Amino acid sequence: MADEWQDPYDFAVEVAKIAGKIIRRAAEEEIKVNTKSCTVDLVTATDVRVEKIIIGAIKEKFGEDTHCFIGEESAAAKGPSVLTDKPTWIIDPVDGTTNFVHGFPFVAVSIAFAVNKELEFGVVYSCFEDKLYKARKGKGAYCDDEKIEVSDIKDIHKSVVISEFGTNRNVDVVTEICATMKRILLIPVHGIRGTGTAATNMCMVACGAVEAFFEIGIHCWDVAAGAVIVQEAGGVLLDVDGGPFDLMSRRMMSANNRTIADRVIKEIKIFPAERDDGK
Ligand SMILES: O=P(O)(O)O[C@H]1[C@H](O)[C@@H](O)[C@H](O)[C@@H](O)[C@@H]1O
Ligand SMILES: [Mg+2]
Repeated sequence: MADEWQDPYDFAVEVAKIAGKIIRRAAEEEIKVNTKSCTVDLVTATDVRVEKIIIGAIKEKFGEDTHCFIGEESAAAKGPSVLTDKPTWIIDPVDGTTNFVHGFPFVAVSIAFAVNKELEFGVVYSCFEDKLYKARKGKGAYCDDEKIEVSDIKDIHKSVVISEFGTNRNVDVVTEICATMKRILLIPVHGIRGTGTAATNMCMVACGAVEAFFEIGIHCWDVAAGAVIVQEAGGVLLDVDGGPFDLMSRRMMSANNRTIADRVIKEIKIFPAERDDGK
């Protein structure tokens, strides 16, 4: 049987690189910043423009009506992001918008593709580093065409863990996040890091630079592409309570193996986050 999704996969790689080039160029010009859910949840004209370009290119290539889209910048206008069985592109045009605004050089284009509610592939282009991460279900994960694998560390004391503070400034939430970070530091782990983009953080797990990355409050477009990349690199993808990963839950734990994941999970205090699909 012909490989039905190879063409969309190749196209996603092509489009992510084009989008990254546009982002790099936009970073040299004046950046127009707006806010979304709160004063620290930033969006720029580039986020909106790049999403339109990506979706426009996919529609032109594959037809207007055959594919569905969940895109960060068009999501609010559409209401809850419901994943159906139809081929669906899940897009974060600029993951790491705060980084982009401040010139902190970790910004990624994240493009994932799901069919029958299952992720088929993910592409993450870290555009200032010029590194392209990609994975197709069952076919391994790659960075710039080189196969990548998670680290084989099982001893938590020899691990590096990534987490992020996110954009929620509710005092109780911030207190819980800080307390969780403190508990993880005191395990002790070698260190806690964060690139400011969930997509890139997941690629750091996938290529063995860190052992785990977890976050509560991320959205499906932040982690959909990274989810395929981590799993295809041999890692595990879970809910922050250790249960099965749910793309719409806004909770995600990715790790090199179950031992590391379970140890980090022990220290996570979970706080509520409204689901992406409104359920
Ligand atoms: O830059 P974004 O596309 O908005 O995604 C960010 C998110 O805003 C921030 O809250 C998270 O901590 C990051 O991990 C996301 O990638
Ligand atoms: Mg994002």
